Amino acid sequence: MLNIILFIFALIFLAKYHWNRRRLYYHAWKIEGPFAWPIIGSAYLFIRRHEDVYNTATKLINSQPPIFKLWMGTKLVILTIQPTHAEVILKTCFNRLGTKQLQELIHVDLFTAPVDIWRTHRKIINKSFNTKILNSYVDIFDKRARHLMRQFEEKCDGNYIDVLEELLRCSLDTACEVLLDVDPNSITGQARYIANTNRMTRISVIRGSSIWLQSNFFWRYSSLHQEVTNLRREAMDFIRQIIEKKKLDTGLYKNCSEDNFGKDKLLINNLINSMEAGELDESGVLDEIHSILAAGETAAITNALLLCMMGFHSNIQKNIQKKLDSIFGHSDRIVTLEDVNRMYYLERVVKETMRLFPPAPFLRRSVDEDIKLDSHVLPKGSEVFIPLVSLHRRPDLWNDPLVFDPDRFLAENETSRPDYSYLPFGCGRRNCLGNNVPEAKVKGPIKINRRRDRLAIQLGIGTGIVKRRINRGTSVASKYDLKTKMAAFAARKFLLFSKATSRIQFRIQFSSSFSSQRVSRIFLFTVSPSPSHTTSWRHQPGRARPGRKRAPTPEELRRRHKFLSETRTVFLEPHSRSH
Ligand code: HEM
Repeated sequence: MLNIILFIFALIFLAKYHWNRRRLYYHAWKIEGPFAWPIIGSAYLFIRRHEDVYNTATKLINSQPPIFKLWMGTKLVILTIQPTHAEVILKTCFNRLGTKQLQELIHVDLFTAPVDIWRTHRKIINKSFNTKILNSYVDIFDKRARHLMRQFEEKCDGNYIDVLEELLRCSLDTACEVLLDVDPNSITGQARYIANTNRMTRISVIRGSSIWLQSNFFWRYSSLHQEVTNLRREAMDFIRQIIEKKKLDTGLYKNCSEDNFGKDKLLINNLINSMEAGELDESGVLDEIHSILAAGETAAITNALLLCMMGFHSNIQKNIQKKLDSIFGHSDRIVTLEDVNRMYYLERVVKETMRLFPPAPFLRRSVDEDIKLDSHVLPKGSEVFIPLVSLHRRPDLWNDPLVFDPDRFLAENETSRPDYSYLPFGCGRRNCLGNNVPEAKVKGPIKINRRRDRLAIQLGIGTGIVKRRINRGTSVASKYDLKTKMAAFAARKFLLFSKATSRIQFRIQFSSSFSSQRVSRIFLFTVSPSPSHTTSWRHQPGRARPGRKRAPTPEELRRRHKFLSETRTVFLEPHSRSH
């Protein structure tokens, strides 16, 4: 009898649950999408290694109409790559739900906060990101960029170095100096902070792409959760150290002059003032600083991708050199804001890099009220994703989308494209804070980065030789495409390092004449498979490669051959004009 009663209660509960969601089902029913099973929905499509989830998603997006639905368990997710839809969504939705998982990593900050908290925080922080302030940092960018060059110079010396590591460090040091007003040399622990942040990003990707870890129950009991807690504690200690230093520092406000802007606008002062005024609590301040420092990762990755693109496209590299020479001649003077504003070509190259490889793979919003889109309605309670890689490669919006062509961003070409077809920084009131520069849509982070870009480019181009040692059978470009998925994560994993997993490494090599005069500098800017995968080695398996102490073992050979056989699909390269 009890069983029957329980059964009836369960039925009533289920009926009520589904009745309350009837609008959701009704509108979802009108949107196409892959087959969904009861309870798990279409989640079965993603039961695979987390490394493969993004690839699967990309293939799925390409096989579906521009707007389609996915039932992820009981959650309705709608994906759209229609610019008109993006416009409506970004103008009307301000909540990023689903960021609860991120909150585990960074707690409540601008990125993850629900709308009410976000409004207050953004209002406070916006004050520190106006054009006048950002422009006043150009000399600091110049200084940090020169430092970056020296690091490349010292560390390379005829060998390969991991450029992203240096770029990440440069990004963090620059942010410390311009936003927190601390001399990076006076603090310790940057390398550890970067490593921790990278690991946290990676864990968020693992969690996001693992079905089991979506559940808070499984997550809390996973070893990753414990790891994240420890990483976060260490990251916060690093930031606390900076704040303590600031409080003691008699040279407070040293980077801002009264003439340019108010002292209180400097981010750290702005946050400390807001804390004293009771608008933010201490953990809010720590979280905001952490997220803004961590956001520098996207900038570093963009720079690394830019270098990679220059490695692929020597003609573009030469053009950049020419344009920079027309601004600077042979002078090594400090870069001014006027110089930065004249780097039109470089800006187009950066834009094109972010078109093909947007550092943030998708924009995400939760739908708090029904939204009407053409013939569809996005029902309240659903979540909407705008996958940027797919939007930026839509063949009907971008001719030959896989061709790297900076001239797409010439003014005359831009007018023929619909608005909202290029969104590397998002859009609307919840757009990227680094983009908060009124002059032009994408100038914020680019401006922040430009000096570094230029240096990096100088590094790449010099007057030098660009050499591509790409294994003929293995298209780096194809790997690039296949792996250009979890943007930040993938860029790092694929391009540069992570020795355990990376199959192709992106490295820079300087010739020994590096430190001689600028004109005679020869940089070997090498985009190559990691040395263990080069053709010469592959074809002489019995012999050790030059520089290797021993010949590969049969097991190593087997793995490498497997790797090579997996990486044949050519994607980007055959379309590329500049090859
Ligand atoms: C190339 C560099 C960068 C790219 C491509 C990038 C991209 C993005 C994207 C796509 C978003 C989500 C926007 C949306 O949902 O509409 C975002 C948000 C954000 N970005 Fe960036 N970003 C970059 C650099 C930076 C930098 C340097 C900072 C720090 C100053 C920063 C701080 C933020 C913050 C705080 C948010 C959350 C904004 C909010 O929700 O109010 N970003 N970024």
